Amino acid sequence: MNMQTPIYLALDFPTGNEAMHFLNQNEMDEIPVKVGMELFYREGPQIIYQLKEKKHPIFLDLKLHDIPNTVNRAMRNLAALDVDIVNVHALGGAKMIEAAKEGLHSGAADAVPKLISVTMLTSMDEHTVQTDLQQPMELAAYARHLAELSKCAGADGVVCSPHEAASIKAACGESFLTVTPGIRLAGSAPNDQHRIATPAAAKKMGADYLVIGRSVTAADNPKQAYNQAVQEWKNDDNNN
Ligand SMILES: O=c1ccn([C@@H]2O[C@H](COP(=O)(O)O)[C@@H](O)[C@H]2O)c(=O)[nH]1
Repeated sequence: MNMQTPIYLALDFPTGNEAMHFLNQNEMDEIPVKVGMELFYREGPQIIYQLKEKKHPIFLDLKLHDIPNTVNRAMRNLAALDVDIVNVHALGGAKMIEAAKEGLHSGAADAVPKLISVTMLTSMDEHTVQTDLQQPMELAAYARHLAELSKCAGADGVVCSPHEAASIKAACGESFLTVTPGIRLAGSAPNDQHRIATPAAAKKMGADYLVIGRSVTAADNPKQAYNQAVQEWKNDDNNN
C-alpha cells in the first residue's frame, strides 16, 4: 500500500465524476480514500478501478451485516476488487466475522484486504446506546467488548471513535488496528457525529488510521484543510 499519511478522505459524493473532479481539482494525488455506500451504490466497482488507476489506497466502507453465508459470498466478490481495507458490523457476531474473513481469503487473487469491524458508530452517544439499543453497558466498554469479539473472530482491527482507541489497544494488542472516523478540524461543525476529535487528539489517543470527510470536503479550501490534518498527524510524530 502506498501510504503517504494514514488519513483516509471520505469520498461521500453523489457521483464518481464529482469525486474524481474533487481529487483532481485539489491535487490530492494518491492520498488514501474511503469509498462508502453513497458512491459505491451509484458507481459500483468502476469507481474502485478508477481510483486504483490513480494509485489511491482504498478503504471500501460498506459495513456488511447479514447472515454468515451471505457475508461470506459478498466478501469473495469484494476481495476481487483488490482494495486495502473492507469492513463489517461487529454486531453481526463472531460467526459472521469469521465467514467474512474466510470469504476474503477465498476471493483474493493477490493480497488479502484487511478486515475491520465497526464497533459503535461514531454518530452514537451514551444516551442513544442506552435508550435506542437498550444496551446497559457503558458505550466505551461495549465498544471494547465488540473489539475483543472481533479479534477472536479473526478481524485485523476495528472502526471506533478516537476516544475508545487506547482502551481497545490495551485489550486487543498494539498491532490490532484502530480506524477512527469522527475526525474534525478545530472549529468544524460536528454535523451528525457525536464522538469526535481533532487529528492531533486522535493520534494521541492511539488511532492508527483516521477517516475525515466533511471537515475537508465542505471546507472553503479543501486542500488546505486536508494538509492541516496531515500536519497535525506529523507534528505529533515529531513530538513523540
Ligand atoms: O462509526 C462510523 C463508521 C463510519 N463512518 C463513516 O466515516 C465518514 C465520516 O465522514 P465525516 O464527514 O467526517 O463525518 C462517513 O463516510 C461515514 O459513513 C463514520 O462516520 N462513523
